[in-house]
Amino acid sequence: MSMIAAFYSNKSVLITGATGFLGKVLMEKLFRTSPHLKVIYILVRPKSGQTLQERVFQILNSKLFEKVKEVCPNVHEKIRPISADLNQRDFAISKEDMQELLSCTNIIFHCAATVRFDAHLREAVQLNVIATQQLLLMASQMPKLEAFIHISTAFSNCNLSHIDEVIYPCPVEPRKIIDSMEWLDDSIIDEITPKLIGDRPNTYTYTKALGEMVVQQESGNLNVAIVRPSIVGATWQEPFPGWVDNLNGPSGLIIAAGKGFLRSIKATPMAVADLIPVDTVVNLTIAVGWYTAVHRPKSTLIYHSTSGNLNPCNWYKMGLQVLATIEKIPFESAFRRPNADFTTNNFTTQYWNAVSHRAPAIIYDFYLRLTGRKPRMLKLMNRLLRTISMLEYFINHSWEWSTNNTEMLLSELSPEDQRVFNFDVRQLNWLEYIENYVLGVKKYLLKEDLAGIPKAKQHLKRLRNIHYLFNTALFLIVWRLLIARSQMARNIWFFICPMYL
Ligand SMILES: CCCCCCCCCCCCCCCC(=O)SCCNC(=O)CCNC(=O)[C@H](O)C(C)(C)COP(=O)(O)OP(=O)(O)OC[C@H]1O[C@@H](n2cnc3c(N)ncnc32)[C@H](O)[C@@H]1OP(=O)(O)O
Ligand SMILES: NC(=O)C1=CN([C@@H]2O[C@H](COP(=O)(O)OP(=O)(O)OC[C@H]3O[C@@H](n4cnc5c(N)ncnc54)[C@H](OP(=O)(O)O)[C@@H]3O)[C@@H](O)[C@H]2O)C=CC1
Repeated sequence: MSMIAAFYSNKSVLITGATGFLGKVLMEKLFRTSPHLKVIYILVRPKSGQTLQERVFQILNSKLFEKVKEVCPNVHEKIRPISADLNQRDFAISKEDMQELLSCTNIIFHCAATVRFDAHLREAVQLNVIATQQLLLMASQMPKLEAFIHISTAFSNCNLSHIDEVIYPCPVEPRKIIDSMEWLDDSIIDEITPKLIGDRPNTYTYTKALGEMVVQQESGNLNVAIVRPSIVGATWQEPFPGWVDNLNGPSGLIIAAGKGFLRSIKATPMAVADLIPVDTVVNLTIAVGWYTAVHRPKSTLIYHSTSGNLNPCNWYKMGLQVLATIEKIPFESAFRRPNADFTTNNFTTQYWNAVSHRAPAIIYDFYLRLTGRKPRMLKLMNRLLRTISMLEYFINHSWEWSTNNTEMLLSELSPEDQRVFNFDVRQLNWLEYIENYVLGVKKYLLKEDLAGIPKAKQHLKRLRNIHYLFNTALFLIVWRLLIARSQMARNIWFFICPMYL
């Protein structure tokens, strides 16, 4: 019997960010391994015209939750959505709900965050720092609370190249930042943002670092731990390989490459691609919850959920495998034949952006105009290039994360727990994982049927023929112009031609 699964039986768990990528997988695994869990409270806001109930219904009826229903048929009764907005004072939770949360919660997993790299500092501080502070305050009023697990990111200290499992202080105290957000207007915040974030690339990593400081400074007597995942990717094994449901991190770029939009990207091919499957992060997080509650470590332990130091893979190998898989299992209706390459300096990047990204988009828009349709490709391409520019920092640097606490925890688990809550990334076969990831992107993100593969291959053949035809026509036109205008070109032509006559 799994000790960890048994620990969660009869517990009341509170999850923030349960509607997000990581939160959903966390909820699924908790229910599947501990079907006798008492309740999971999830703090949810109404969104996109959907009520809380509709949002929960949609999650429970998704493919991700199919297996759970077999082991825990009454799962819908065990999820208790609480209407909450983490941007509001007291999270805008009703008095009755708050009372229930305060008196019943045993474990908190704080996953909610804004993960947007371009979030305004005010917005990022609000969610990644102030909401964390408020949740800690709530937690301090929970008599039954056994553990508070905060999800941060391995990139919160990406300004360093070697990162230990410790909290590194930011020059300005989080309290000062929080205070200043109350009276500074947006234009002044915009001005000071670059100075505050310093050598970090964005407000996301900066505010996640501030969030960690808040956890350290304001957790009082709580039993707290921090999990720091690197780039979270599709599931490795559970509940099935390759599940993914958002465009963050590599997923959006896999689509862009597979559909032939992304032809080149500035990357350091040999830099470590520190991806970590979402189910690995979740297994570690659940184990951390158990360990923190049962062993009550004296200080706040930080756990790196990274792959680089134990089982490294680089961007070159990853890119090749993405392309190899796309060739075997192509995506439907590609814009161009998938053939993404890495560039290593700004000049070649700009060149390929003009030649391989913008020029074909402009030509395609011209064709759309000619056929009476609205041009849209250049706009889409510019958006993609903006996204890539935001991700570039992470594919052009390498970091070394120490994983002593994570390895210590693994050694503390029983063999059964090591199996059920496997977070030993050394067992990951990258080529197999990437193949399943690409397949998962096709099935779960693009919702493409595998029966459409022959048609997709046919489409790629047609694109190849158009490509050859276009290149031949372009060559002939250029050559013809050269012959008309240059004596040297004419001489070369007459020199070559007799050989073939
Ligand atoms: C050969 C292959 C090699 C593979 C090579 C992998 C490289 C792998 C890099 C890893 C990168 C590390 C990541 C750090 C790991 C954390 O710790 S952070 C967690 C991850 N967070 C993120 O990835 C957030 C990144 N995204 C953002 O910040 C924002 O989406 C952006 C990039 C600023 C764009 O903002 P925006 O212009 O307001 O656009 P937004 O409304 O978000 O979306 C606009 C459109 O772009 C699309 N889009 C959004 N994100 C993406 C995306 N990532 N890609 C493509 N399209 C996207 C949306 O679907 C949307 O399309 P429509 O629905 O309009 O058709
Ligand atoms: N994805 C990644 O690559 C990595 C993620 N992380 C960390 O993991 C955690 C989870 O990330 P991930 O699941 O990918 O992110 P998602 O963007 O998928 O999920 C974010 C979650 O936070 C919720 N949320 C955001 N704002 C509010 C609000 N005002 N009130 C209530 N809920 C809110 C979202 O709810 P809603 O559905 O309503 O928007 C959603 O459930 C984060 O802390 C992130 O920093 C760390 C490293 C890498």
